[in-house]
Amino acid sequence: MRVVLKLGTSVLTAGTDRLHRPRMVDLIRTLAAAREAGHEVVLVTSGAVLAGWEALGFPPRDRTLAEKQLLAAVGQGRLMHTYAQLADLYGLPVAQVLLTADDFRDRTRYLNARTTLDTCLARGVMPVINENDAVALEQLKVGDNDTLSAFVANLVEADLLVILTDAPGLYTADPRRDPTATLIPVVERVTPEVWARAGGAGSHRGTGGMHTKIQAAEIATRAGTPVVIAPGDARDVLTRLLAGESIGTRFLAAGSRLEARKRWILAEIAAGSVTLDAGAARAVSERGASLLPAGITGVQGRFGRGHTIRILAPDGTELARGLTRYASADLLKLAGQHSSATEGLLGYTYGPEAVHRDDLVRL
Ligand SMILES: Nc1ncnc2c1ncn2[C@@H]1O[C@H](COP(=O)(O)OP(=O)(O)O)[C@@H](O)[C@H]1O
Ligand SMILES: N[C@@H](CCC(=O)OP(=O)(O)O)C(=O)O
Repeated sequence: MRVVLKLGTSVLTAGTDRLHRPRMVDLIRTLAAAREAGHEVVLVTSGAVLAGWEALGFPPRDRTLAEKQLLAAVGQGRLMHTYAQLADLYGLPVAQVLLTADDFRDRTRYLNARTTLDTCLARGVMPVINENDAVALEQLKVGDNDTLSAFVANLVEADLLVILTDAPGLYTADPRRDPTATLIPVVERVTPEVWARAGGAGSHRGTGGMHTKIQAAEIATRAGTPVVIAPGDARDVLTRLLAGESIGTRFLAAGSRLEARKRWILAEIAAGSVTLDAGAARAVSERGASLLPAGITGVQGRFGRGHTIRILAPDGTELARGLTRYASADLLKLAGQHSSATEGLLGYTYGPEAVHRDDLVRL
């Protein structure tokens, strides 16, 4: 399984004012065990602002933007250093990746970030992601790491998103305020009633409380990734969840990831088109096969890698839509050529397909 794990400030501090090393060791042990069991883990971590506050000797809390950016800039390096040191104990290499909203909006940056994360995972390196708080513009930020973790889950097409926090899961009401509140073990769909369960802003160190966690659950489950909100202090929580144990609150995925992605492809505006020869047109329309450059006879319009394009029969009828793995300028060079020639012609390759079958919707 490919899993995204989000650790809130409340988890990393274990209720104190500092990064809580023993708690972090426990968490990294469960991460290392998950990897040993063959899972791929991407970590989304909060805690930079807190770590900066700790490093500067707990200056009076000042909520101005400049102060938060200062604390994040001081703290991010320390946070990462702590992760690297502790992960070393388990022989687990880590890589820092700082993202912000533009990395998800801009298609080229999106694909680049995805390539980086895929490469890390392929090489057994665990990406440790946070928002780039020190430089990201406040208005253009994702703003909270729950939402960031849902965006990351979509980016890497995770099989599961786990959000660990200081509550045992989603309760019928904020358990801090209502002692009669009870745990909701399964949420089938994020409805207005579910939203109504979320109390206020959460713990004094955390950013969004339950509200942003429900928002994250909605984003990820819509794209086909189930989400679990679970307590960060439960022993071996990740390995137990991955073994199928039910802990905390599970939000079920709305349909499969593939269906969600195909819906999304159809909703995009096509940036251009390619025309196929008769053989490729048959393979695509009858078998839903991947489109190889060899079957392309013409490229219309200008588009980038990852854009939605229309796939046309020799007579111009539209057969399918799909996400292209190559920009139009590249496809002009590759059209009619065998896939083995790609690297020679371009100097790089994103794989043998122009449009992979998973990225293709037949009309
Ligand atoms: N319905 C609810 N169920 C559980 N927790 C809730 C609920 N509504 C509000 N909360 C609060 O949300 C807090 C977790 O959010 P937050 O403090 O932002 O943590 P984190 O740092 O992990 O993101 C809990 O401590 C809890 O008080
Ligand atoms: N990016 C910020 C954390 C933002 C955030 O969402 O915090 P939290 O609610 O503790 O997950 C930081 O590293 O301090």
